[in-house]
Amino acid sequence: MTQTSAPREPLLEARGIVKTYGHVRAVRGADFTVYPGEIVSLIGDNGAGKSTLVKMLSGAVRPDEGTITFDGTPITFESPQDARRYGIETVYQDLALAQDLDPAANLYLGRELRRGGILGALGFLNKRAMLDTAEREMSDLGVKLKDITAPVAELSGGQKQSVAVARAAMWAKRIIFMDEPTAALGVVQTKQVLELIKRVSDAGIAVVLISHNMPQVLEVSDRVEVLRLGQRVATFTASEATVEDLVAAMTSGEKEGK
Ligand SMILES: Nc1ncnc2c1ncn2[C@@H]1O[C@H](COP(=O)(O)OP(=O)(O)OP(=O)(O)O)[C@@H](O)[C@H]1O
Repeated sequence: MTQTSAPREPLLEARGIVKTYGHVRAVRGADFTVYPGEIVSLIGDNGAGKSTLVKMLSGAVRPDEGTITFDGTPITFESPQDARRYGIETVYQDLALAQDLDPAANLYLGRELRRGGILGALGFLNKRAMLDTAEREMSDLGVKLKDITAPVAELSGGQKQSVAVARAAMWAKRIIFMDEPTAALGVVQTKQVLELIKRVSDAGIAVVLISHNMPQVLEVSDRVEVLRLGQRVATFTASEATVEDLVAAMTSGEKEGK
């Protein structure tokens, strides 16, 4: 495989990952590499195994075979919560937002701040502190919402996506995985979410994107990794690749990147 990156140590490295569902070989010995702070896109045709691979790298699914190293140490993620302890967050396609709750409550979903003292013991939530931090977090990321206290159900698709990304950014220390973050969005909303992703990366957090939008992949990524039939078949430095290069690797399974 062609060398596409400076000689730095990977943050996360997967080798020979296998996942079989019954007779379906979803992932067949895939490799994958993430370097610190980079934006890397994972591309491949429908059914290439992208979502399954990301689920294994973020703790949602256990691989049948293969090794994952994080900061050079072999690890096994037992669950998404386990991966979170390593600073890894995931934005799934369904976003996993609580529609009845406002953005601040969603940012803290499952990790609510409770008041100290007797009120804390009684389980009262510290709503003021959550709202303040959520507002600061979203403003740092450039997420603009007219009413931060309105239920998420009332937001547009792009705003919902931004809340889901902001939540991941608030908790992620090292990597955010995003499964098709702009698939359902219009042009303006897509631009906003891509800007948000760049800000997250500027803050030193690596971002892994699954995307089918090749021009977008080249625009936003530092590197691109190509999966075909459950295996990595190429890697590219985004600034040196064309849409044609990516499509050729996805469809012909050429072993070499550019
Ligand atoms: N839970 C499951 N049970 C059975 N088969 C599965 C399961 N998850 C994935 N698969 C199969 O594994 C293969 C890879 O699926 P996966 O969703 O990882 O591909 P993908 O590259 O993300 O595809 P797409 O671009 O269409 O989302 C497919 O054949 C899919 O049907």
